[in-house]
Amino acid sequence: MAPTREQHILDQGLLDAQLELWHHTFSYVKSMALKSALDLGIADAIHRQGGAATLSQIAATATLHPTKISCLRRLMRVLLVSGIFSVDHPRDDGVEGEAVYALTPASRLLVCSASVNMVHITKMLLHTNLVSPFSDLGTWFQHELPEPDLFKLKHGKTFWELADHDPAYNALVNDGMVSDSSFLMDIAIRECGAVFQGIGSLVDVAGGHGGAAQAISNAFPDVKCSVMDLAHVVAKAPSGSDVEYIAGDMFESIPPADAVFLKVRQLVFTILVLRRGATRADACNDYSPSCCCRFNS
Ligand SMILES: C[S@@+](CC[C@H](N)C(=O)[O-])C[C@H]1O[C@@H](n2cnc3c(N)ncnc32)[C@H](O)[C@@H]1O
Repeated sequence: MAPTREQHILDQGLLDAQLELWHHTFSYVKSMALKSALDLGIADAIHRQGGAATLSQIAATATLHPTKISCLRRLMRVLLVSGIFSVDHPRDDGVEGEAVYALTPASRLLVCSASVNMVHITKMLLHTNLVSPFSDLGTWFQHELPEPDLFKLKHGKTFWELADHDPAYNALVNDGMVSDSSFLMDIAIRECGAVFQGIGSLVDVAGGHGGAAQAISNAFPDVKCSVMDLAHVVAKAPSGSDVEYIAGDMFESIPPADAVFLKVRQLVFTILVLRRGATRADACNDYSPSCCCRFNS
């Protein structure tokens, strides 16, 4: 028996609702497809072919098992929908040719050899250690604030404690932060470099391995730049540059300098340069936020 018009509208609504739910249920597939593109070096493989490559060229360079080529086509389909890669089917004598995949502005940032790239920070953000805590988000809401944070609930340690205990993870985090800071600071200095003029010394608080401080020091050699961070981070900091590294806890004290630099990166990238007043060098309230840059990113 054919459904009534009212029942048909209700059924269509149910199917639309299920589709909506499935979109959200499987949205992690996009992130995981991006992670596997990074793990396999697909952007590098396309780049090595001059910026456009067929599936078999990608498979050969990305050291895929030959039995997985048809699966690679499906992975590429997800990455095309996400805008990570694009595809063309060049015609030969009116016949549609083999698919040729190309880099997009987003995947150009995944090429390891590119001078501007976001390889390390993307690897860090998609690492299991960061992704897996979100499966316990519901449980976390049932705990009283402030402890444990979501990361500690999963791993038994805070983000920074885990980095302190796991050298490989420490390296992943520090390299990731340098990659993010180098990328953003080039833009920040071009767009609002004036905030650094006239400063004699600057301390980047929680500055990691100095991605930002090094960029400021390169652009403004007269500014004496230092980085303050936790001891396990400073222990592995690069040497042989103008940037000085100081181990400490920012909640206890901050080394004196003309300006304190803070980089905050959430939906909006903000750098805050707090200039010191004329009185006590060690007092936080002697610093005022005289300069601040914000970018949508
Ligand atoms: C998200 S990373 C940012 C690193 C750097 N500012 C950047 O943007 O590239 C946060 C940094 O804060 C450091 N950190 C965390 N707690 C700290 C504390 N109590 N005192 C000093 N540094 C701390 C971490 O070790 C890490 O290097």
